[in-house]
Parts: sequence; structure tokens; C-alpha cells
Amino acid sequence: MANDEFSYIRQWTGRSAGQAGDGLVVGIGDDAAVFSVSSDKEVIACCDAMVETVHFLRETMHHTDVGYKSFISNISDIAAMGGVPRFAMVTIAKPAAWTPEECSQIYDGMYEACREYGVRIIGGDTVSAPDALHLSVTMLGEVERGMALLRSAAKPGDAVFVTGTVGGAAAGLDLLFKVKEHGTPMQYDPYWEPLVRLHQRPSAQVMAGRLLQQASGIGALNDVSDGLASELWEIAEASGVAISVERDMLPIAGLVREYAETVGKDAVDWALYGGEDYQLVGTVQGTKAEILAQMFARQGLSFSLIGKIEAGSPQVFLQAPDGSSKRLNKDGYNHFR
Ligand SMILES: Nc1ncnc2c1ncn2[C@@H]1O[C@H](COP(=O)(O)OP(=O)(O)O)[C@@H](O)[C@H]1O
Ligand SMILES: Cc1ncc(C[n+]2csc(CCOP(=O)(O)OP(=O)(O)O)c2C)c(N)n1
Ligand SMILES: [Mg+2]
Ligand SMILES: [Mg+2]
Ligand SMILES: [Mg+2]
Repeated sequence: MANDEFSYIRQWTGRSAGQAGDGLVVGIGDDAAVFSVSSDKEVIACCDAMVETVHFLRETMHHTDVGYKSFISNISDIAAMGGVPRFAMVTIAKPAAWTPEECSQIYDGMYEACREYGVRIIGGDTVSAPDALHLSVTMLGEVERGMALLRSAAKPGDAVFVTGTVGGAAAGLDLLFKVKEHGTPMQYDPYWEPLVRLHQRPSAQVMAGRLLQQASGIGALNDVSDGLASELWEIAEASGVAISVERDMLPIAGLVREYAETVGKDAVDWALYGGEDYQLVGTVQGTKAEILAQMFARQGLSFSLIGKIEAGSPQVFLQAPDGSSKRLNKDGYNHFR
């Protein structure tokens, strides 16, 4: 096969070609994709990139994981708006060090996410890169008109909740870095495998987002990409409120606490500042919080109430069981610090 971008596009995305339906009018193969949108819905658009050495190393992620996670981070942003993911566009910048076959494996991971979340790849761009591999994914989704869930809708009196558990992805990354330094990359005690999975194969909380979109009394919603502290700060700033969360209510998996103890690290730090958990954090009217918890339980979805919204200038506080309280900085993953 010829080594040009045209043959790469065919090789990597051939499985998307020729599909129609679902509102898709023109897919891969023309100057742009065309799709129709229904009049009772609005389009949600988001865009997240993954860059070799910043978001992954060859030693921390399989090629398929890179593709899969690039889709999860975007699907998670659609979920955080209460929407349903539909279409994706992918830009890949390939350096010489990555073979076309390796890039094809990245696409294997993307198509795996497509199957699981009902997404279709409808276009993108293929270019060369000088050194590191860059991926940029644009995700398009939909939500009922006027019903997207925003970061700016938290109100004093709301309870704060988070789905699933937090801190696990950072624990998995810590382990992967350790075995890279002191052993064979990706060869670790299988006991810790669930932590590595949380880092390499996170899930996006689309079901939870839809449940929240349809529930009553929901305030703000955000997803956890940079860490709980940073995401809570985003809600506090966008809504103009103060947030107080209880340290001992943070849902941290037992295995994460056990691993943190083993390596002398703080699991609460990973929950607050680690990131890449792709859970949803949001607020609900205090009087509706228990009903929401029961709705999640009935769907078999994990849900924790962790704090409350108060009137005041944007702040985030962490409450300890002894009643003491400390102000959290807007720390977490930051690309330029
Ligand atoms: N380079 C950019 N140009 C235009 N908009 C951007 C750019 N980078 C980020 N944004 C927008 O800024 C907002 C916050 O982005 P980001 O912090 O990456 O959110 P998230 O953590 O949910 O991915 C989003 O609305 C995003 O679309
Ligand atoms: C090799 C490596 N180093 C560090 C990290 C940790 N890390 C990289 S980006 C990131 C935050 C999420 O990525 P970002 O691009 O900020 O996504 P967004 O907030 O826009 O969704 C984290 C925790 C990693 N995954 N891999
Ligand atoms: Mg982003
Ligand atoms: Mg987000
Ligand atoms: Mg970020």
C-alpha cells in the first residue's frame, strides 16, 4: 500500500465508509461531512486532544488504549452536558516513529469506543508531525432543546454529588510510572490491574448524565478530567457560589487506598488533584438529593453525596471529620504550571 495520507485514511477509517442512516447524509470521503439535526434537539460540540509525552507514553498506554481514551475524554464532556454522543471527527498528526500499523491500532481503540457508546467517525484530518504523536478529537452530540446541564447552575442550598469513584486513574498512572522506572514497562503485579485499567480504559458516564438531564432539581454539572478540586472550582466560579465538601465522603476505592498506603502516597490527594477519572460532579437541590440517590441506586449506578453549596464568593473548602476546614486551591492537572 502507498505511503501517503490518502492510503492511510483508507487503511485507518475504511470501516466507517459507506455507512448511512442516523441522520448522516455524507460521511468520510468528501470535503466535509453532512448530517441532519432534529428540530427538538440542540447540537453539543467539544474537542479534546491527546499528545504523546503529555497524555501518554508508549510505556504507559497500549496503542488501542490511546485511541479509546481520546474518545472517552470527549464523550465524557458530552455526558457532562447531559447529552448523547453521536459523531466524531479525528485529527491525527503522525511522526515517523509511529508506523501506519501502530496508528491503525489507535483507530481500533477508537472504533471500540464507537461501538460501546454509539458514536460514528464522520471525518477528520491526517498530517505529519515532527516528533510526538498528536490526536485531536471533536465530538458532536445532542440534547433536548434548552436542556443542557451547565457549570453555572449551582445554587446555595444544593447538595454536591459525584458519580463512581475518584483517584483511581492517578493511582494507576503512579503504578505505571513506577514499573517504567524500576522494572519492565507495563509488567506489574496483577493484583493492581484494576488501577491500571482505570487509567488506560476509563468509562464515560453517559447513562448517569442522561439520568441527571431527566431528573428534577439538578443544578450544575461538570466532568472530572483535571481533578475534583479543579472541577469544583470551575462550578464555584461559573455559578458564583462557595462549595464545601467532606473529606471522608469522597468516594475512593478500597484498592486505591491500599495502593496509596503501600507506596506512601495520599489517596485523597489523588482524588482531589489527580484527574482523568471522567466521573461527573454536580449539584442537586438539597430536598431532592435523597430521591436522586435512590434513582441512581435503582439503575445500579454509583453515586455519592459529598458536600453542599453555600452563598459567598467562589471558594472550595474541604471539611475534616473533626470539624476543621481548609480552603482548597484550584490545583489539579494544569498544562502550563
Ligand atoms: N484553543 C481553544 N480555542 C477555543 N476554545 C477553547 C480552546 N481551548 C479550550 N476552549 C474552550 O474552553 C472551554 C474549557 O475547556 P477545557 O478546560 O479544556 O474544558 P474540559 O476540561 O471540559 O475539556 C471549553 O468551552 C472549550 O471548548
Ligand atoms: C505520561 C503522562 N503524564 C501525565 C499524565 C496525567 N495527565 C495528563 S493530561 C491530564 C488532565 C486531563 O487532560 P486535559 O488535556 O487537561 O483534558 P481536559 O481537561 O481538557 O478534558 C492528566 C491528569 C498522563 N496521563 N500521562
Ligand atoms: Mg478540554
Ligand atoms: Mg470537561
Ligand atoms: Mg484539563
